Amino acid sequence: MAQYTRVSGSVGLITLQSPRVNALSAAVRQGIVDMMQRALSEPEVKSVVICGQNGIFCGGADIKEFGKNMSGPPLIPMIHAIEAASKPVVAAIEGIALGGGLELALGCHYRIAHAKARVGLPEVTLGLLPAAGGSQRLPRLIGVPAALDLITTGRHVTAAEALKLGIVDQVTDHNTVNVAVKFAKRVAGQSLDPRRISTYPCPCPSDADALFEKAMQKVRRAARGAIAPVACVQAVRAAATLPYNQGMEREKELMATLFTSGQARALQYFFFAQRAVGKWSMPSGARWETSKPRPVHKAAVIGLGTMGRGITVALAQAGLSVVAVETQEKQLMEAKQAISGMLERGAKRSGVAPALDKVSYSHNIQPVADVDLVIEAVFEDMALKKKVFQQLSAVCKPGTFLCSNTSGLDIDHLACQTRNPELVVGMHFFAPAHVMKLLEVVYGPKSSPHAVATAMQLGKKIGKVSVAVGNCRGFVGNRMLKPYLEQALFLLEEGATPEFVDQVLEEFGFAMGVFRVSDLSGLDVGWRVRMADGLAQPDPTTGQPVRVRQGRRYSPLGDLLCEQGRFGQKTGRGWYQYDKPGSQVAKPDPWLHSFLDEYRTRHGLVARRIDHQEVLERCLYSLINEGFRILEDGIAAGPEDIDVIYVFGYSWPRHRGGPMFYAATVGLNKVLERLEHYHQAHPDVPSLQPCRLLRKLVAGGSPPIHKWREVIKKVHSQL
Ligand SMILES: CC(C)(COP(=O)(O)OP(=O)(O)OC[C@H]1O[C@@H](n2cnc3c(N)ncnc32)[C@H](O)[C@@H]1OP(=O)(O)O)[C@@H](O)C(=O)NCCC(=O)NCCSC(=O)/C=C/CCCCCCCCCCCCC(=O)O
Repeated sequence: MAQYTRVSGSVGLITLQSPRVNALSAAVRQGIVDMMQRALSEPEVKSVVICGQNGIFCGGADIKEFGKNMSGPPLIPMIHAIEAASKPVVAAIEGIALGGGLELALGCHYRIAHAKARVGLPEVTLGLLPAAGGSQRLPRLIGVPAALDLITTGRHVTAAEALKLGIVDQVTDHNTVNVAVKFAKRVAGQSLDPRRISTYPCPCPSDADALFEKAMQKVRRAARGAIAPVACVQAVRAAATLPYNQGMEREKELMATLFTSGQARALQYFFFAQRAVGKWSMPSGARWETSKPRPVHKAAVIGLGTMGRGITVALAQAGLSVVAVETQEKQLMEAKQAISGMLERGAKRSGVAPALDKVSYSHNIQPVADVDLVIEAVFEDMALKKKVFQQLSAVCKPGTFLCSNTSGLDIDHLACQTRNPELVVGMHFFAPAHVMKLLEVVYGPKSSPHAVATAMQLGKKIGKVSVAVGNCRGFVGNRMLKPYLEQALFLLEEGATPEFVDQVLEEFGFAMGVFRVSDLSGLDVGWRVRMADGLAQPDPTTGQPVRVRQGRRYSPLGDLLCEQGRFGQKTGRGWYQYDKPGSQVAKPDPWLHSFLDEYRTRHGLVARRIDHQEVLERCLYSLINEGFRILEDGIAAGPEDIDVIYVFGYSWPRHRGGPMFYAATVGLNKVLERLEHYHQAHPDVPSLQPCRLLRKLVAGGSPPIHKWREVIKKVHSQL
């Protein structure tokens, strides 16, 4: 909807009204068309201001309408009509002008923004391009290099930057609508020809070919197979090389391909998935709307290894006071230096003062007595963590939330060490903790909704995408990773090389294949866990073969590498070789190839040719199958939680929507059929056995992903 009022005698004020972000739904577009006609037909009205209700100009096209039959007036002719209007039209931008919202503003003759407003063309993040003229008008207004940057990254810019770039004409600290109305009165009657951006020539640098070639190379490298950034470059190129009308034709053509693409569907699903995870629920019925977070002003971090340092930085940068505790004096001094360095570098990047004074350091636990929340980040050792939780419970003031950064240990065991187990939750950060967006908030059987709400709220405050998950070994992310890693090792045993497996996964869109990631994070990490679990060595008393543990197939390849001191990048050798310890350039290692040959011979394995399809299916479908088990077990509330965890924590390609969305696109019946096929070939690998929920979904006709929660509910009610 759009409301029309006459203000200040001669200004027609059109207010977009569509909660929450005034998206350009059919009703809003109709409203704009009708109200513009009214403003143009009233002789007393000399100029027009367009604004949005509730301090938000416009969040762009209504994403919910995409993929449905679109009704109502189309956006492009509506914007053209505004630009062609005989009376000046001023956009009063408060809050945001994004996507179609900015394109609407670019169709206006003037743009006035509030100092706190942000503008941008984020269509690329939804698998689209700014196809309401944005790809043609923006380069004409601000030049090709700046437009390429904004359109291919989708980044939002502040009002100050928008003014500098020439996107807006004026920035104000005052009431933007009032300022725009005054401005509109002043410019009434002035010639509008110089204000119609579509008539501008596109300022094109002399080396345009080289510029576009470079831009194309850059987006292809970063896109990992995403098609929208490439189309964005092509559209801007059209603006630079074609007359406006032909450029618009090209924009439409490129958009037609993107609009119906699987990638656009995946990215739009992911947009809503990110919002869905904030609306968390627990199996007890506790929910985000009814669980009040408690304020956290002062926090403590216990243990200042890599994770503890990153967490301290993330908290301090968000303005919290932090007590950073490390009992080893030498470690404490090193950590202090490292944390200060990270804070200084971060502050330099964002142009603010470093939050050094927010952090106080201690080598004992006493100063945490008055904090509101503690995050324990000591070594991944249950006995040690239990001791820390006992101490914290004795020292902290009543009501302090006690959180663990464990990546997979039982939260309930820790909660049991404390006087108030309801105040204990997991806060599983991902390395580097001040950079990575994901936070798994893990509730145990005793965690209170307030504790979950507080951890979720704190996650939001420090800029994380927080997902509430249940308590089980590895939680969601690491639990699903286990079968994926396991399949990768089995593929090596059967004849693949690390390079081939990684190549297939990287072509799929992962930033790094499984073996390159293992080398980066350190092979010894998993080795220690397997040793603690008694898996790294076969049990001599059972007489089981070396490649079997607890009755299941097991690959000791990772353990054998660790026994040789090959821990990955840090030792210069792992699944790959590196020029020197710490180097990041992975090279195939002839030693490893011979080692694999000898290993296969020793175990009577005959290497066979493994193709692309088998690598993808075995690695991904086993991971997806575990995802279905997690849903079945109620550890994640819905597929969106898993997808958000995988995109933000494990570099799953966003344009594929996440593993559960990917399964839906491939077709659940196909995933089931291939798992059955592989399980038949490998009956000693339980992770390939299709789980009950997957079978149930397929039996129910493979409902669309937004209907899975209903099926899951039914499965739970039958238990
Ligand atoms: C920054 C935000 C705007 C706000 O953030 P925040 O304050 O944190 O709030 P949120 O929780 O994110 O959002 C609040 C609620 O609002 C919902 N929301 C937000 N934006 C939209 C939107 N654009 N549409 C619908 N709903 C929206 C959100 O889901 C929340 O809902 P709820 O409370 O959870 O229920 C932030 O929200 C944000 O970043 N939003 C997205 C901004 C964006 O990306 N905008 C661009 C949209 S795409 C666009 O504008 C495209 C324009 C060009 C269209 C051209 C049309 C031509 C069609 C031609 C087709 C040719 C095809 C031919 C094919 C064929 O041949 O058939």
